[in-house]
Amino acid sequence: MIVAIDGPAASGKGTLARRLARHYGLRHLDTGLLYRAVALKLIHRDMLEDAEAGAEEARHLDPAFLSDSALRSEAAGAGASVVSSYPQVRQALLEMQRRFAAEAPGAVLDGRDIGTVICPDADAKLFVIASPEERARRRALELESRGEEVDEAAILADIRARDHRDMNRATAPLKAADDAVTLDTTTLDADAVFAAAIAIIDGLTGRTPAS
Ligand SMILES: Nc1ncnc2c1ncn2[C@@H]1O[C@H](COP(=O)(O)OP(=O)(O)O)[C@@H](O)[C@H]1O
Ligand SMILES: Nc1ccn([C@@H]2O[C@H](COP(=O)(O)OP(=O)(O)O)[C@@H](O)[C@H]2O)c(=O)n1
Repeated sequence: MIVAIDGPAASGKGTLARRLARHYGLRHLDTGLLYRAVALKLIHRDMLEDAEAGAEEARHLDPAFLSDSALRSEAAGAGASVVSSYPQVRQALLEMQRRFAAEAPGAVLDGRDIGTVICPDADAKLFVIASPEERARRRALELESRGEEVDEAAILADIRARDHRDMNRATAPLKAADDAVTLDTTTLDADAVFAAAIAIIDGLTGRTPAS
């Protein structure tokens, strides 16, 4: 089974995808980390504007680098939103994501274009959203819990800028696939989102819920 989870920044995709993967015994790929990794490599080389260098980095990504905590920084996220608009970078990362999805026993992938481009035949597609204010609140709490200094207004501005870039780029823009189910999590906690997602996926795939 392949489950595609897409949606804007800090909507709760990763949290949900991890829990779904555990529940269904599937592998999980946070595809945002791939773009973050490419961005960080380019930032270190002071070459964030160089699409060809980005594609080269994407082709030679070391999977071990994906667990580097530096990828979680706001700078890496903002950089990812820049390099993800380069078609060469998206192309270089496409096959790797498809291979990951195709391997047994199946996978949950979360990102921006999983249901539309990477896995258009996924068994279930969820489009996870929340208001920009709620997403900024969640991201602020997350950064605070990591001991980082937080300016929630700046986070909200970054989220809005990222939404705009992600939704308006020419290649694989952020949007719900025609057959995706939209899950608005603005007023739902993570447990409620998980329960709603299970009900949707079990319904779509004809599974009987585990007792
Ligand atoms: N439904 C929810 N309600 C409140 N906080 C949530 C919810 N889902 C996730 N979070 C928290 O919000 C932050 C962003 O979630 P995350 O899963 O990383 O989002 P994304 O992968 O979409 O960027 C994390 O700190 C996470 O613990
Ligand atoms: N499948 C994907 C995943 C991420 N991305 C880009 O990578 C950036 C960072 O993604 P992320 O999922 O790690 O970001 P958050 O939602 O966690 O903030 C996004 O803003 C997108 O521009 C993408 O274009 N396609």
